[in-house]
Parts: sequence; C-alpha cells; structure tokens
Amino acid sequence: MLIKLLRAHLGPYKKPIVLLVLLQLLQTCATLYLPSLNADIIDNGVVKGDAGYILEFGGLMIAVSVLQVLCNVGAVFYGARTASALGRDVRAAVFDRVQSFSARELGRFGAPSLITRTTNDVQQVQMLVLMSFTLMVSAPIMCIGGIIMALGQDVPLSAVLLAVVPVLGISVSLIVKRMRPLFRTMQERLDTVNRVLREQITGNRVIRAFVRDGYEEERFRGANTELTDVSVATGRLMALMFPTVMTVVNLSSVAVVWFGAHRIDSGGMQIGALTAFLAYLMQIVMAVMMATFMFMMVPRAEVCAERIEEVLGTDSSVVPPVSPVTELRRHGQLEVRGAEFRYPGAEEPVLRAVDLVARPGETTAIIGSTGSGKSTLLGLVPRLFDVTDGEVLVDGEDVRTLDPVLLAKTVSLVPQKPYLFSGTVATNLRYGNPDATDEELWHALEVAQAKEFVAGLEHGLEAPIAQGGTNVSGGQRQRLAIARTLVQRPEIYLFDDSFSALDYATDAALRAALARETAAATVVIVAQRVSTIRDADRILVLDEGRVVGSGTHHELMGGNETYREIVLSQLTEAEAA
Ligand SMILES: Nc1ncnc2c1ncn2[C@@H]1O[C@H](COP(=O)(O)OP(=O)(O)OP(=O)(O)O)[C@@H](O)[C@H]1O
Repeated sequence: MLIKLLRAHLGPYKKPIVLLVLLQLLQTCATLYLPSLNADIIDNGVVKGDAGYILEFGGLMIAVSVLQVLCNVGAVFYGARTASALGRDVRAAVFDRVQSFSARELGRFGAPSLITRTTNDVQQVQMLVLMSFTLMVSAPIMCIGGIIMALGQDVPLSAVLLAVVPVLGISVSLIVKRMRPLFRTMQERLDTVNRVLREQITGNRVIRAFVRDGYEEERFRGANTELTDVSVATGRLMALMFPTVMTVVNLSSVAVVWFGAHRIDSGGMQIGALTAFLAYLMQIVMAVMMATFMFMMVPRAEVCAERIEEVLGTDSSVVPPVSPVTELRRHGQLEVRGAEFRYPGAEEPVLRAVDLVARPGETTAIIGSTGSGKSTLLGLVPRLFDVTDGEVLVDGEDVRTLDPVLLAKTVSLVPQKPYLFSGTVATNLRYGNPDATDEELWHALEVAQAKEFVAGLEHGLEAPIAQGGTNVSGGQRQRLAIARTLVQRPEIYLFDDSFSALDYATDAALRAALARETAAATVVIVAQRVSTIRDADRILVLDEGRVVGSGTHHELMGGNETYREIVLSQLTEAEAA
C-alpha cells in the first residue's frame, strides 16, 4: 500500500528526486573518504613529521568537507521540499475524494477518522518520505562503503565487522517486528480519542444539561489512557533500540582497539589505519542506526498509507454521470416515480414505491409521523443519496444523469439541521451565489424574516458567524439558511422542517413572504406543524415510508384517517375545518 501510494504521488517529482539522490551520493562518498585522508595525514604526515604533506592533505580534507556540507544542504533542501509537496498532494487527493462522498460513505468512515487520515496519517507518510530521502541513499552506501574502506585499511581486523553487522541487523529487526501491530493500534486509538473529543465538544450543552461531566471525563480518560498505553509500549521498544545498538557499538569498539593494538604491536598495521578503522566502524554503525530509525517509521507509515488508500479507493455511491445532461428544457418540475430507498445494512427500506409530482408555481407539502421517511425523500432530490429502486426526475431527466453543477443550481435544500460556515453573515448568504449584491442579500433576509435581526447586529451583513453557526440562535440559523437558499434562486426549493424553530407569527409571516417570492418556483415543504402546510396545493401523507394519502387539506380531512389523526392531534375539529 505504501509503495502504491508513493508511486502514485511521487511521479511528478522525478527531477528533484534524481537530483537529491545524486547529492546524497556525493556527500556519502565524501564522508567515506574523510577517515582515509585522516589516516594518511597521521601515518605519512604526523608520524614522519612532514609538515608539507599535512598542509596539502589537510587542505584536501577541508575541500572534501565543504563539498560534503554543500551536498548535504542541497539534498536536505530538495528532500524537504519534495516530501512537503507529496504531503500536500496526498492531502488534496484525500480531500477531493471525501468531497465526492455521499452521506453513506461519510457515515462509514466517520468524520473524526477522515480528519485523522487527512492530517496525521498523511504526516506520518510525509515524515517517512523525508527520512527516506535523507537516509535511503546514504545508509546503504555508507554501510557497504564503510565495510569496503575498512577492509582497505586492514583485512584481519575486518573480521570484527562479520560479527557486528549481523548481530545489529537481527536485534534491530526483532524489535521492529514487534512494533508493527502496535502502530496500527496507535492510529486506531488516535481515531477514538478524536471521536470522543469531537462528540464531547459538539454535545457540550447536552452534557451540561444532564450533568454528565463526570461520566464524559471518565470516557475521555479511558480513550486517552488506551492511547497512552500503546504509545508507551512503542516508546519502550524504541527506547530499547538505542541501548541495543550502543551496546553493540561499544563492545565492537573495544574489540577493534584490542585487536588493532595487537596488530600495531606486531607491526601488521599503522596507527593511522586503526583511527580510520574506528571511524569506519562508527560510520557503519551509524548507517545501520539510521536505517533502523527509518525502519522504525516504516510500519507506522505503512499502516497510515493503508488507511489513506482505503479512503482513496472508496468510490462514492452517488456516481457522477458519464455523459451528463447539461441543460434542462422546462423549469423545475419534480417527479418521483416508485422510489425505494434502503440505508446500507438495513433490512427494510425506509421508502417504498413513493410517487410525487411537484410543479412550478405550486407548493407541495409532505407530512408524516417522525421517522416516516420525509427527510430521506427530500435527500434523494439533490442526490445526498440515490434511490435503490425507482427514479427521481427533474424536468423529465433522471437526477442521476444530470450534471452535478446543474442539479445544484436547479435544486436547493434547506436541511432540517442547517449548517452555517465560519465567516460573516454575507459570506454565508453568498455561499450558493457569490455574485449576489448587498441589496439581494437584504431582500432575501427580509423574505426570510431575518432582516431585523441582522440589521440589529453590530456589523450587519459583516457580522461574524462562528463555525456551525453556534453564535446565533436555532431560529436565527434557520432563517439565515432560508435566506441563503433564496439568494441562490433555484427552481426547486426543498424545505426540510425549516420552520420548526420559528414562533407561529414568524412562521406565518415567512410563509406569506415566501409564497410571493417563490410564486413561479416549485416548492416542497416538509413539516410537522399542520398550520405550516394546510394551504399547500397538494399534501402528501407519508406513513412508514409509504404514501398513504395525497390531496388538499380539505380532501384529506374528508377521507384520510392518518392525516385526520395528525391534524386533530394539533388542532380542534373547528380549527381544522
Ligand atoms: N443514516 C441512517 N442510517 C440508517 N437509517 C437511517 C439513517 N437516517 C435515517 N434512518 C432511518 O430512516 C427512517 C426515516 O428517517 P427520516 O429522517 O427520513 O425520517 P423523517 O420522517 O424525516 O423523521 P423526522 O420527522 O423525525 O425528521 C427512520 O426510521 C430512521 O431510523
């Protein structure tokens, strides 16, 4: 998965990658060359007292060091730039995919997990790539080159390396193997902490109202402790790595000095060669350590890459049309034919054989007990999800064949729980129509009965709105959401219980203004309140996902038992007449 992800996203950066590999190659060669030069200076300059030799080779050492530093800076620069670009691209790819998801896929992953995947998971992959750019080239060359150079200094002493390298390799891989499952658990527990935290922040008022602070604290502490436990377990393994490596290093250094001293004593080796040998031993061990460090990151990045690929590999169940219809002939006729909808995994459909025709210039209302499928039915029109059977037509065209931009322009839904974005009143109102003038915004606010309240705000249209619209009341939020839809001027308006938070007087005033404003449009209103819909041209009665009645208020009062029951639960017989 990691390789697949990297192959897919590193493609555009071939040039900087080749450049940084070359720079790494050069700087590693320079690093390997320095101990040999040092040995030469000791054996041929210092021991023989040749100042000219020392100066000449000392100068060369400085030149090689400068080259090494420059190459290193260049490699790190290109490495960091490419890794950051990769992170940006993967984040953008995940974001694009998530944007295409329908409510079904969003529900499957959950918002907290999608956020962790887009941020933390991508960051883990990005960090591994940065480390790899720095170490992938230099570590193996340094290790193999170090062995060759050490052999060049003294062959018998190199036997020490035969023991050191495998011992180091095996002990490190044993530790890394145990880390892998822990990393997966760590990412999952991070998801859980995010989920609990998000729920507690969004449900803060309910928690306070029910005085469940203690319970919620305990729940967070549980999730937090679980994350800490797994982090500590991986931390322990990581901590074990360095003492293990250092023990091997120190023991091998002692062995090299011990055997090297004997070789010098017997005249088989020069003192400069022993210094160089020790330096190469350090370089080899450093290379193994660096590789280890990288391998430590690989399992976590692999787990993260799998989680990212899972998102990228998930297709939206609301598929955009291959050859979309980009123009509609008539203006805003909505028709639902034999619609069935079943939520994923649900045994029973929540809508069955639903038929509905809503024409321009008419108001169609949908009423029914809670859970009867009203919101689901409205959601089928802007394709929040697609019918599992039957069809939804706008101006005679199946919504599944319509260009998504055209569909969004034609149909606008005011959801049951409207959402406002952080920004100002104006930025929210212009969400569906960025070119709307201030006059248009004020007009929409007037129709939505929100003009007075916005005019009363200190900055009027420029008054700040918090994320989710939490700094305005529920009723104000509903009215701003209605105004936002009015600014967009669609041909089909869908109001999902959008007047529920308004008092009766405001509800009536709003509907009267709305009727004038949307006189030529198709309006579908879902409501629980009979007074909101009794004047509608047609009322559809839903019961357990089926249409059990259709007609005007008077027609339904005459012959539809379900409708009569709903009406008489809210009004007296005289009021309902
Ligand atoms: N995401 C979901 N997954 C599974 N089932 C769902 C989901 N959303 C809604 N349902 C079920 O679908 C049925 C219809 O829900 P819907 O929200 O359409 O009803 P409604 O008539 O709008 O209700 P209300 O008047 O309370 O808003 C309900 O029984 C509900 O349990």
